[in-house]
Amino acid sequence: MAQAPVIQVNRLSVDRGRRRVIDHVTFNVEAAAFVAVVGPNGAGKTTLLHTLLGLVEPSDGTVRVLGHPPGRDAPRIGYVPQVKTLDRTFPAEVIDLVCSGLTHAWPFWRTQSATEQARAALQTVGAADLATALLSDLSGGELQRVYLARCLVHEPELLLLDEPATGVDATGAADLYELLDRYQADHDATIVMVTHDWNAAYHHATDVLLLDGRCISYGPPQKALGADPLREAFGHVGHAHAMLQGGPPHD
Ligand SMILES: Nc1ncnc2c1ncn2[C@@H]1O[C@H](COP(=O)(O)OP(=O)(O)OP(=O)(O)O)[C@@H](O)[C@H]1O
Repeated sequence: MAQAPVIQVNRLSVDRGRRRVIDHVTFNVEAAAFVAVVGPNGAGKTTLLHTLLGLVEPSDGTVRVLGHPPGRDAPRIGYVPQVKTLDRTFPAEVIDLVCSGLTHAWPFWRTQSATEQARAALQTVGAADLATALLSDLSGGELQRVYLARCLVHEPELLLLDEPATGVDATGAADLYELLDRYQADHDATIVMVTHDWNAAYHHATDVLLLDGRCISYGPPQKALGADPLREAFGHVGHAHAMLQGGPPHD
């Protein structure tokens, strides 16, 4: 029997304040897909992730995540928030933040086994040396890695990532996408990643959702990031599109 889609979004609309920021969006994410969500600023990408997490209520339409309404299956889902919006003045160590991915609460004490798992996750993301650093002392890119470790520590089957490479240097970003590819292959995981990096979307995703309030395109990167849909979402795209496709400008 065919496996049910991991995410089912049907005619989803979301209003924020008096604005409709997501407008009748429909798509399914199949098991083991790697979906990149791309679109201009304010396109509703973060709002979409928040809706999948159950943090924002749909105004219309239906959403199912792992077969349930959003917000029911936290232990099976790993989430990396947009770190640029986070307050990191909280006086805590990196290892505590990573352990909170296991307990889904702030760990006032850590078991030996949780500490070992957290150290292993930090090692996986190339941040083993940060275990006892204070969150307030981290750079944006370091904090991003730590949040990825927190997301991976409980080995989720669905990863929801909001711009996970923001602030990470070029080599670090390449490592991060390789790491995601490897995690997905090893765990049969499904990944939904919001990104402004068209090249990462083009080369690592199985499908791209191009969003601008409504769904402009959805499908394999070569199609969803074609010149026409990109122009519709972003306006003039000549040089950027040439860079993406490795060919001459299509304008
Ligand atoms: N809590 C909120 N209350 C009211 N409006 C909001 C709220 N959060 C987001 N919005 C509005 O919803 C729209 C979509 O925002 P969202 O953060 O989802 O876009 P985005 O595509 O992730 O943008 P970016 O690429 O800039 O991160 C924006 O116009 C934003 O101002």
